[in-house]
Amino acid sequence: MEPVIAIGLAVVLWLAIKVYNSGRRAKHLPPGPPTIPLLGNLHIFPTDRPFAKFTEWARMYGDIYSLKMANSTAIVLSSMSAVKELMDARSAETGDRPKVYILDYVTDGLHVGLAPLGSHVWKTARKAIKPLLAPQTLNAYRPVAYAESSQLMYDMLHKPEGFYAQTQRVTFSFATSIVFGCRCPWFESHELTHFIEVVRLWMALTSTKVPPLDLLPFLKYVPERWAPWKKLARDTKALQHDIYFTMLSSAERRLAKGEGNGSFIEGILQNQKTLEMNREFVGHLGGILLEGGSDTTSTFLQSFILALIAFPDAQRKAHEEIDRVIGHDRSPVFTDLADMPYIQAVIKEVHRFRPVAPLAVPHSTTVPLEYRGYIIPQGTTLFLNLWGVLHDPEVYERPEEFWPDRYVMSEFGTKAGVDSQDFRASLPFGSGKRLCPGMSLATMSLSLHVMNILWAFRFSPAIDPDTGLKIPVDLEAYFSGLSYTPRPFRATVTPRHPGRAEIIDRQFFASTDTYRRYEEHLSAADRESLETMRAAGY
Ligand code: HEM
Repeated sequence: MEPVIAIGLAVVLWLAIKVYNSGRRAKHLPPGPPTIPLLGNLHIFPTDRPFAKFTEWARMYGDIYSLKMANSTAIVLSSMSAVKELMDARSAETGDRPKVYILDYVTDGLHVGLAPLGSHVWKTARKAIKPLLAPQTLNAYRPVAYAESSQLMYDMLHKPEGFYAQTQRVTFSFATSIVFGCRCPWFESHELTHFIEVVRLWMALTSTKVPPLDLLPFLKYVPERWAPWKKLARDTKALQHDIYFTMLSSAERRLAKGEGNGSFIEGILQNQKTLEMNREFVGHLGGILLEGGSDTTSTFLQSFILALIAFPDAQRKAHEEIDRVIGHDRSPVFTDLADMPYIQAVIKEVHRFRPVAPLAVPHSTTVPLEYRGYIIPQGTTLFLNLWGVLHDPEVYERPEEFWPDRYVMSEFGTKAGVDSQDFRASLPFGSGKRLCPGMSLATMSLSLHVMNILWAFRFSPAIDPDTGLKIPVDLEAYFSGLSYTPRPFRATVTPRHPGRAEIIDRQFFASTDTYRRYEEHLSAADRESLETMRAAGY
């Protein structure tokens, strides 16, 4: 036989085997939903609230099951023992990320959260972020959290109808202050409105608006007129660049003038050579910390308020505790949390009831793995089904109910008789080497906001102006992407005590010096109007 024909036949045979195997679940994989040729389970892969379907499948196929996505494989883990054994203990083998071409394009491959485990980008960024976790750094950021939380209470007191946007402002402003040294006094500021647009665009980029480029790479070469996602990606990149690099320039300007305000990025700029980071990398790192730190924490606060409205008994108990420990004469401070077990339980219960990232962020395997007799191939996507773990009726009493008492009765909120030795409080922040580096920072600022909000306000359903009837909140009205965020909702926000309102006003004005420290980047006109507003109150 001619060599050319032999090679041709071999190629055809190879292709035939590949097509035949595509979508088939190999024998050594964990079980899972029935597959169809070529696609495997791709046709039934849930795009809306995927965690709900993943949890339903976990009840059918067990705490470890597999999904076939054409040629590739995904594994879903839905128990603490599987998470501990595979994702925590064997993190060097399970801590990689699946490649997402479109997101790498948008971030120029400089995103620590997407970078391969052990890569230069990942190692350098994690090393640079490390000081953000140190207790002394957290202490240095406490005055900023205190001042921003004071504005949150002030805004809610004077414009209660804007509470949803105020949670976005406070978390964004805290993040921009400590990361770039630039705060955001208004929701309407172009930085915040652009950032909200970036979050929306990111959701679109990870939705079905973008074809599966990683499964079908030839689609990357489709001309732009037939591929609107290319413009979407370019717009996202430009908008992100505009926000992050404008703030970076202002940090550089402050440093050059010798007027640094102690922001995280200033520290990086001063150590840029040692850290081997170019300007592009520094700007992206700052941006990633805003992305990781602000939408997640505002999502948490919105779910918290939603739960208070839907479960008034929990709100009443939290109010009772805060009144007993704090009273009318002062607002809460960071150290008060240690004396309030019920409020601590409320925080844990929000993380359980509505985890910010119900599937965490997908991992992938660096090598083939053997686990419980299965063989998991290299490059398999691993989903940590947080929702499934935290809503398991075998583990939690009435898991669909917001019931903080469960965490007062047992450390991990589990039912009597459940062996909780594999549980850990950090679960909502992911696992292993990829565990969220912002966990302590987020916990610090969120605890203060939660205490302040409970101390100052009561939340109840909004009243329909036409009928005078209460509008019940919808606990399922969420945006579903990587994070699970309540859609804007209405509520009645009532100050709890006139004396507390006075303290809120005083505390807001007393924080003016802290605010000014982070307002250098504002235009002279903006600074002037802020001063006028502060003088008059707003
Ligand atoms: C309620 C607040 C937060 C929650 C629930 C949360 C949750 C998570 C989760 C689930 C992951 C993925 C972990 C994994 O892959 O196993 C993650 C990663 C990450 N988070 Fe957070 N996060 C929060 C706040 C923050 C804050 C405040 C920052 C920074 C200021 C931050 C920065 C990051 C970064 C950079 C990563 C990527 C880490 C890596 O891939 O190595 N997060 N977070």
